[in-house]
Amino acid sequence: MRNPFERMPTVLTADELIDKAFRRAERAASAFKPRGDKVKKARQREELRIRTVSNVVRDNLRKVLERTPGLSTLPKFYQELVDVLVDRDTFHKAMAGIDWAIRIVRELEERYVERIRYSKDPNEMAELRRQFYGRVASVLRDIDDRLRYLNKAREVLKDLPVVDLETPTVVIAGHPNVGKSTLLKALTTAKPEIASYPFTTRGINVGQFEDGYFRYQVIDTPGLLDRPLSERNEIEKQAILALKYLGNLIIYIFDPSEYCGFPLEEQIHLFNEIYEEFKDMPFLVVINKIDVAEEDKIRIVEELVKEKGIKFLKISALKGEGVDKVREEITKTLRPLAEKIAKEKIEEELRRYRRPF
Ligand SMILES: Nc1nc2c(ncn2[C@@H]2O[C@H](COP(=O)(O)OP(=O)(O)OP(=O)(O)O)[C@@H](O)[C@H]2O)c(=O)[nH]1
Repeated sequence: MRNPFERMPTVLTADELIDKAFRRAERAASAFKPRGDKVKKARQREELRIRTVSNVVRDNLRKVLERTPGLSTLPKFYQELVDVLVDRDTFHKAMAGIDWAIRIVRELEERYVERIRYSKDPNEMAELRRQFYGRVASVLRDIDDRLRYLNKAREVLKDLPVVDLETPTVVIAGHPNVGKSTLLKALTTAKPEIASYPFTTRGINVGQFEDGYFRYQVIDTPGLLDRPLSERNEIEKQAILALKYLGNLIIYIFDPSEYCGFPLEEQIHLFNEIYEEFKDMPFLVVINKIDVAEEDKIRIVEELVKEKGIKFLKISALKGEGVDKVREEITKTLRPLAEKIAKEKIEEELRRYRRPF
C-alpha cells in the first residue's frame, strides 16, 4: 500500500501557471515556421499561441484532478486522518473549481480560434489573442485561492503514513518505556520501518512477521497510545480513532517492574481507558519485564485482567521469554482474517481472468 496522495502533483498558483503557459506559447511561436502570406502566417502563429496556452493550462490542472484520489473512495483509516488535516468541503470545492476552469479554458480556446480564423487583419488577430490571454488569466485568478488550498493540503497529505491495509495488523499500546519497541523488534523479523504519522513527532514503527502462510503487521505508535486519552486534544483523539480502522488486535503492555517510571496505578488507569476505547476489538494484555518485576505486582495485573476476562501473557521481551507465545496468540487471533483477505484476493484475481469469450 502506498500513501494515496503520493502521486498528487505540486499545484501551481494562478500566476505560476499563467507564467508557465504564456512562456511556453512564446517559445512554440518563435520556433514555428508558418507558410503562406502574411495574413496566413499571423493566423497560424496566433492560433498556435492560443492552443499552447490552453493545452498547458488544462494538462496541468487535469493532472491535479487525475492524481488526487477522491476522499470518499479512500480506506476508512485514511479518511479519518484526512478529516483531521483538511476540510472535506473546501477540498471538494477546490477540485470542482479546477474542473470548472478546465472547461472554461477549453471553451475560450475554441471561441477565440474561431474568431481568429474569420479575421483577415493581423493586428486584430494579435488583439484577439491578447484578449484570450486576459480571459484565461482571469479564470485562473478566480480559482487561485483553491489552487493554493490544494497545494497546502498536498503538503500535509503526502506525509500520511504508509501502512499495509491488506495485512492483519496488531497495534501496540502502553506507557513509554514499558518495552513496546523491544517487543516489536522481538516479534518481527525485518528491521522495523519508521513511517511518518502526522500529529506525532516520532512517526510510527512498523514491523512484520510470517507464520509460514500469511503475513502479519505489528505497529507501535509512540506518542499516541501511551498517555491518558483525557489529556488529548481533538486532533490526537482523531488520530487515535483512525487506529481503530487500522488495527485488528490491540496488545496492551504492562510493566509491573515499574522501571518504566510509571506506577502500576497509572498504567492501570491508561489500560482502562484504552480498553474502553477499543473494546470492540480483540484485546491481548502482555505483562512484560517478568525477569525483574516483583511477584505481587505481577499478580495485581493478572487479577485485574482475569476479572475482565481478557487474555494475557507473561513475558520478558528483552530476554525473548514468552515472545513465541505472543506470536502464537497473534496468529491464532488474526489467521481467520488473513485467510479471508487471501480468499478475497484470489476471488478477485479469478474474476479478472474469467472473462467471457
Ligand atoms: N529487564 C527488562 N527490561 C526490558 C524488557 N523489555 C524492555 N526492557 C527495557 O525497557 C526499556 C524501554 O524499552 P522500549 O522497548 O524502548 O520501551 P517503549 O515502550 O518502546 O518506549 P517508547 O519508545 O518510549 O514508547 C529499555 O531499556 C529496554 O531494554 C524486559 O522484558 N525486561
